[in-house]
Amino acid sequence: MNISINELTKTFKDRVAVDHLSLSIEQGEFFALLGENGAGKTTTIKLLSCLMEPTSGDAIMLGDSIVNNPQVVKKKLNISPQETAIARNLSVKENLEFIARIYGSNKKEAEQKAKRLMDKFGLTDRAKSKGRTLSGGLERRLSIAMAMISEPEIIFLDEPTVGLDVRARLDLWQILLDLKGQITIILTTHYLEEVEALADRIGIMHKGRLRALGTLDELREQTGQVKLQNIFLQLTAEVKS
Ligand SMILES: Nc1ncnc2c1ncn2[C@@H]1O[C@H](COP(=O)(O)OP(=O)(O)OP(=O)(O)O)[C@@H](O)[C@H]1O
Repeated sequence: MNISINELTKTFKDRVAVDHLSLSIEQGEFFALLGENGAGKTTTIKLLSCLMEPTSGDAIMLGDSIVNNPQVVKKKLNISPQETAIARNLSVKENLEFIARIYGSNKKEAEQKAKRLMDKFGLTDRAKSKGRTLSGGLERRLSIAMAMISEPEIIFLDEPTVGLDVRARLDLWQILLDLKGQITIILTTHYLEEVEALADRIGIMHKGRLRALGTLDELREQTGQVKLQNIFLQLTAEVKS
């Protein structure tokens, strides 16, 4: 088992952002975490990627605890955050090489890694373009390529296609489909068609808690709904007393 989350909880003062979350994610799985604004998705990603400490509970990531061994866990994963962190005055190639050097590659290795990732992410013909000149779609592709430099076993993608036009979104989906199975991918998104196109399994959060978990077919069966939009609305509806 790849990721085992056990009663993970994060509170900010009296606000519970993640509330006793428990679930497991298998190696190589493409897992989509859904939920309304404020449901706790980004906080969950920050906890699992050791950017934030849980208030209680734990998660075992490839055998190591985020509470006891965060430094070890960090080496196994990477994140492409909502706000991409590309250097605007460096070129595509320089951004990738810079990150590779940070992770300890020598100059030659960094060049090789940058080349390989530019090929994989369709960035080769923009190698010399400065970060600030990239379209939203290319910026996002570069951000994910940068996260792949460290050869993580788990990658977190926090709303990777926000603001992208239809073609840029479809191009990114294709890249993600090509990655599928090679690495564990945890995606948060508000685009349900993205989830239908990409995800093996879906977790739906509501107010910090896990409301539902399963494949699309399992969620269909559970709710009696066909469209993911209707499944989502049903599962995140407030229970009226
Ligand atoms: N640093 C913080 N300090 C205080 N409250 C926070 C902090 N970060 C998140 N929260 C609160 O925790 C809850 C969960 O937020 P989170 O960003 O994890 O939700 P989300 O599901 O990612 O939402 P969105 O879809 O809008 O990105 C929200 O009520 C939010 O206001």
